[in-house]
Amino acid sequence: MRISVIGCGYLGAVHAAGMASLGHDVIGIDIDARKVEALTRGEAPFFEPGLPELLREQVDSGRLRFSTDLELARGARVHFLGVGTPQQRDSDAADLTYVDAAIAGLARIVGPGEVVVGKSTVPVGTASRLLECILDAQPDASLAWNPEFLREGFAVTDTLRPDRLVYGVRGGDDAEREAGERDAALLDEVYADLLEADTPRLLTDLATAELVKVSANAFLATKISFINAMAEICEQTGADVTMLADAIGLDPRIGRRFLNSGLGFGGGCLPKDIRAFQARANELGVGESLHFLREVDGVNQRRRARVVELTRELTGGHERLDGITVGVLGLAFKPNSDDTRDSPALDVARQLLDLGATVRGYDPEASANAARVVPELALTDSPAEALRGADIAIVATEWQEFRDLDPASPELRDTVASARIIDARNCLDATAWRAAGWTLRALGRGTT
Ligand SMILES: NC(=O)C1=CN([C@@H]2O[C@H](COP(=O)(O)OP(=O)(O)OC[C@H]3O[C@@H](n4cnc5c(N)ncnc54)[C@H](O)[C@@H]3O)[C@@H](O)[C@H]2O)C=CC1
Ligand SMILES: O=C(O)[C@H]1O[C@H](OP(=O)(O)OP(=O)(O)OC[C@H]2O[C@@H](n3ccc(=O)[nH]c3=O)[C@H](O)[C@@H]2O)[C@H](O)[C@@H](O)[C@@H]1O
Repeated sequence: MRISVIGCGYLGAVHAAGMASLGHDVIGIDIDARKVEALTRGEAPFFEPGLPELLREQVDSGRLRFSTDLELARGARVHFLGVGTPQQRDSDAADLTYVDAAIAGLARIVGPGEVVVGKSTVPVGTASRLLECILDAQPDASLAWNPEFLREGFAVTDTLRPDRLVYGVRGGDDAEREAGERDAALLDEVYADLLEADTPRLLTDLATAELVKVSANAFLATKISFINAMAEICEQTGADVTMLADAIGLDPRIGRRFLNSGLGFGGGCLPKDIRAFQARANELGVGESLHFLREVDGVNQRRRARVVELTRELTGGHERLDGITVGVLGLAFKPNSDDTRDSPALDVARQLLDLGATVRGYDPEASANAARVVPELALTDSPAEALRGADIAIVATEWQEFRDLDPASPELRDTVASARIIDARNCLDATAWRAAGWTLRALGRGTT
């Protein structure tokens, strides 16, 4: 089937390559010429395990092309929409400028029988508004919402082996229901291989599909902030939040996944999605239902502040950090990604710089993005270099490379000014580090 994917960022580029690997003839459209050039060469414009191989294979097969020219999407039976929906600059609400511009473009080219399928994360009610725009331009076209649940770092697997497929389709009177059924049947053709592999498929109305996405992210964010709130209590009582998570996680109703306490959540999705969800609930007059998400956000922000406070505490307890050198290990918002959007690690680095510290950072993949966001950061090429002369080290993103560090190696132990480390992701073997002579503090694990 001919498919277009509008917006080829973290979501769209992987989706386009994934759809080509299912045998479809795919054109990916993006307004960013540099991204399109890289993708056309079969190169991933960002770090995502498995994507370069998939892209090259699919571009070479001739089934996958990229362009900045939306005209090339003309005639595709399905137009996936994957443009960004960032937080607005001056409010918590989602910025729908890119979505609206993409829909205006699609309205010009969409033909009869073609379906626009939204994948971007949008406030509930957006899809039905966009459906009107498409129908005004082409009454025989349609629109469905098929939210995306992929995780960065696992995006290829999540695209080709998703937990579930959710189709939000038109409903209401008979004609609308028939249109919705036709759209669902078309999506079944797109995803035939995944359905054959028994991927659960849920058919909903448009609003429910939009809400499934934002409520899933709100739940995940809440789970993380719950365990981080427990970490705050553990810090005051000498209890150990990791053991606590292991113990409560064995209850299958709770589950251990997403109970890793530490520096909290960041990235291009969870933080902005919970804020946009609250903003939308306020608009709908049901703001109180989501007031708890303010607390979820608050706990999350406090974890970052706590790491800054601990840094001050361990380096002499002064208000400012002038003359102090901090080595920050990890700058991406999570491991296996180069994404620094709302990265807790970078936020901590920025706060330390604001207090006068010299900050030396290292990340296996995110240095280029980090340099764009926080140019004052001194970037290094290895953990040992980041720690050279440091008064304190902070593990801010739990890359495997940091878990594997040998705390006794002279390269680390003998080049720091002071052997102090904050494990802000609870990922190090505290016993081994302490045995090697380090003062180690881990978030939520008492003060030992
Ligand atoms: N990154 C992720 O893991 C996931 C993201 N999402 C959602 O997917 C959407 C996209 O997110 P990302 O891919 O992370 O954002 P991104 O910023 O990486 O990619 C968006 C892309 O859209 C392009 N674009 C903007 N306007 C355009 C237009 N009119 N025509 C063509 N291209 C245009 C931009 O140049 C950019 O390359 C957001 O709504 C996000 O919440 C959903 C699930 C997972
Ligand atoms: O809507 C989206 O874009 C995506 O957002 C998240 O995916 P992602 O942002 O890629 O990363 P996660 O693995 O969810 O991690 C998010 C943040 O939470 C933090 N986290 C995660 C898990 C945990 O136990 N503790 C914790 O602090 C991570 O370090 C990271 O900063 C969701 O997991 C995806 O299902 C969703 O599709």
